[in-house]
Amino acid sequence: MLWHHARPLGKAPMVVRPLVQIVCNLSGWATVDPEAMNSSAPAECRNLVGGRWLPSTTSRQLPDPLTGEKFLEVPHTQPDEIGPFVQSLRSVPKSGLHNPLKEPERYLLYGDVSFRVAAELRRPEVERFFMRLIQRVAPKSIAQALGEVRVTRKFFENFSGDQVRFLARGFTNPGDHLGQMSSGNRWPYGPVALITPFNFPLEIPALQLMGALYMGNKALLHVDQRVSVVAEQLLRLLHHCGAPPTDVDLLHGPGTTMADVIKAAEPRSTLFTGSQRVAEWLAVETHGKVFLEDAGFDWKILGPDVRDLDYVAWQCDQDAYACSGQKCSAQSILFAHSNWVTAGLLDRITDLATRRKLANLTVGPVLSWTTKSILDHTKRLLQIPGAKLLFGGKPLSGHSIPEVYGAVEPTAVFVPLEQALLPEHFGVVTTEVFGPFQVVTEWQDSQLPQVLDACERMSHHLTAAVVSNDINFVQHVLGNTVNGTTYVGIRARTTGAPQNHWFGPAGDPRGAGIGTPEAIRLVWSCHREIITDFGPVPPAASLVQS
Ligand SMILES: NC(=O)c1ccc[n+]([C@@H]2O[C@H](COP(=O)([O-])OP(=O)(O)OC[C@H]3O[C@@H](n4cnc5c(N)ncnc54)[C@H](O)[C@@H]3O)[C@@H](O)[C@H]2O)c1
Repeated sequence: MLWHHARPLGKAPMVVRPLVQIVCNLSGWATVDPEAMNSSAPAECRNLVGGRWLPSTTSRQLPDPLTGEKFLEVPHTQPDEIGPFVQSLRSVPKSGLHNPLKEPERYLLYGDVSFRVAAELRRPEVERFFMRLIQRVAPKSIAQALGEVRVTRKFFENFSGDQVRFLARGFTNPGDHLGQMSSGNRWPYGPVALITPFNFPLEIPALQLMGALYMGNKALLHVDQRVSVVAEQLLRLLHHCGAPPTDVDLLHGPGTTMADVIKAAEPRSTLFTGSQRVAEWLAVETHGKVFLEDAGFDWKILGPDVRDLDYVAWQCDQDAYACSGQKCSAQSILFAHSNWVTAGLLDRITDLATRRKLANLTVGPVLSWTTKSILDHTKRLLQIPGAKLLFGGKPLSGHSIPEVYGAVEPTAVFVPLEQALLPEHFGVVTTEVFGPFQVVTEWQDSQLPQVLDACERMSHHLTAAVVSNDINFVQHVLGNTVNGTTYVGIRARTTGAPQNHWFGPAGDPRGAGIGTPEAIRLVWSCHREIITDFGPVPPAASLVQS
């Protein structure tokens, strides 16, 4: 049993119930059982602040996205409880917890912690624990949930040993005279905030949080409360593997409470992953001290050279509908050259998409759009002249997904290119639907400028795919577009945010990245130039006043 004696500062004493640790095969760090969370034994969460796990005065019971049964009890932290979180962030100096000239041993510590976490995540029971926990709160197929755990594990493997210290690698330049030398250093921001959405409850918090810690920051983490139980279990695993408990605070609860902490604590930098609406609000509120990974309206262009039809159709289906389309990298619009349409690509995609089933979670609940809002959007698109429903457009049947969530069949609406480009339609055609939904259009050779015009006019530039092995075509499209993560070649996809390449938007100076050493250095550290000038000094007679 793990007992929580502490209570929030300045609050009346409260009865703190014990959390039962799941000791079985998880070395005693886990406090929830993904298989047993239900209305009679809901999983319970705790905030973490100043190294202590604490409840809040009120909590919220959240429904199982598949059954509607209350299965999770999460602190519903209120604005009058933020004091300890604000104090905790404010106590961190701008020079961070470590930097190249302060406690460099901590780079090594985090290399070691990463090694241990990776080793734990390699154990089948730990891998399954996180896979099932992800599935319970953000239902996705076994392959997708397992993929998330494995990407996370490989990320920890990548930053084991000396790799954390290498992240803080600098450079030197010879100076103008003896004793002078300039050096570029990666410096932390000190107190930072990290806000992540529901769709990748383990991978996004883990990869961004570790980047923050590696570079010497102290982070306040907030994850969408519907899935934040996963991040809490990750933190418990981190502590088990040697991470100092005071390096990260965790705030469960409404996003608005996190907003209050940010206003009061003024973190030196905030990384936000989520909707465009909140991203823009944070940018103003923090006076621009943000890195953003927000909306993804992601395009795929199929070039004129048709080949490997089955593979390309399979990848289109995966990109649009895996994880029920709830990846920021999901294929939002498909520009298919007419050669592909003639070859039967759309029929093959239809065949694949209609095979998706709730039973194996190849399609499932949509957490940020309701059924009605997706079907209304579909209807709105179908009013465009020449538009037609390719497949879907119906609610899922025979399920118990609660009404607060969406449940629709994988859906595709065809919109003629010339209509999509009209100003009165362009906005609705390029609205990101965070669910199993895509727009499909067709283009002829002479219409490539219009396809590129559409890409130019989109507001966000996250992922893109140019499906072609025609190097001249590929170069032309690449040379005239900007998306931050762009896949090219006959195997090009829009989804896939692994640990082995940069993932993030381009074309926006606030754009963040995730996963690689470059992403970590960009988001979680700033440049500090140190010019050493130790002498010897020149003779006094040679000094000229200017
Ligand atoms: N670009 C990327 O890498 C990426 C990755 C995943 C998701 N997304 C985007 O996320 C969106 C889906 O998520 P959503 O709609 O649930 O996002 P959301 O913006 O509603 O929520 C994201 C997070 O912000 C918090 N939040 C809400 N209001 C806040 C406020 N006022 N201040 C501070 N935090 C606040 C939420 O609690 C949650 O943790 C999609 O647009 C998707 O494209 C982007």
